[in-house]
Amino acid sequence: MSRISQCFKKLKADGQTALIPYVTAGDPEPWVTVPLLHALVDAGADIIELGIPFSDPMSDGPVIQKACERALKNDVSVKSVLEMVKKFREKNSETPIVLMGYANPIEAIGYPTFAKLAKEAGVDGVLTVDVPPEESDDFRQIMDEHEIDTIYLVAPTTSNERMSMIASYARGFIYYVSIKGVTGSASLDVTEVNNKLALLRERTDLPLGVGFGIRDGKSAAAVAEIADAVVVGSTLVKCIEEHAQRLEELPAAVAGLVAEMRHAINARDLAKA
Ligand SMILES: O=P(O)(O)OC[C@@H](O)[C@@H](O)c1c[nH]c2ccccc12
Repeated sequence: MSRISQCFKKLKADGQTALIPYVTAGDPEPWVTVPLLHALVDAGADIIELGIPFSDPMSDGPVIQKACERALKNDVSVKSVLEMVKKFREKNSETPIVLMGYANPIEAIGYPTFAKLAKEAGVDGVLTVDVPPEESDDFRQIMDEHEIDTIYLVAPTTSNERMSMIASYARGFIYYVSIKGVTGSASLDVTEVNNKLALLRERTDLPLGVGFGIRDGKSAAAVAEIADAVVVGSTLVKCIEEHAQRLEELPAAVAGLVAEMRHAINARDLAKA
């Protein structure tokens, strides 16, 4: 069983919802990322979504676009991201890491080489934003061979047929994008999200994560009520941006936000139990 599946299994047994923070690797400085990841785990992150910086991140809003720019200025590449994961694994062999990225830099290395290096580094899952599911056979097969979970996105606009296809391809968990638009957008509508999750649940036993538009304890708790995992990105990346000139304070500041959401989610999980 993959580290991601194990993680969800344990959380389910404990009646807990997963908290998945997103940060862009190498933002604002490459050396900050590994200490930051450890701080996120200490603050209550269950899985980490680590972004591979990309020059044209079309699913991302301005906050994460700027994070990509900061990281790319430091020449952060796929290989340097994998080095960061390897370094993180020296002190943490438990917390699953999902690499989030656009296809281009991964294709440039080649899927088989990427999969091999990613597995060696200790990566557990990969989410490629712009590989359409119907064109992902090669990618998925290679990742399967290396026991890396392929995470797929489902959006409000995804048809029922496509949802069924994605459900059959997905590994680890399915990521439901709560709103149309880019990362860091307005708040989500919990009822609407819940309706879509119900349709997905008819098609899969995999855990369902929800991201886009979760920004504080309150919204995190509301999503914890209906989903198996809560994904938070732009709010944390904004905090990283604000601490770009105060790097010593950065990990604790971002971890503070994660801890606040953790508390809110835990309170909700207890109330649900
Ligand atoms: O930023 P938000 O609104 O909190 O949403 C999470 C999101 O940032 C993260 O999961 C993510 C970052 N880039 C992406 C691109 C596509 C899908 C998801 C993502």
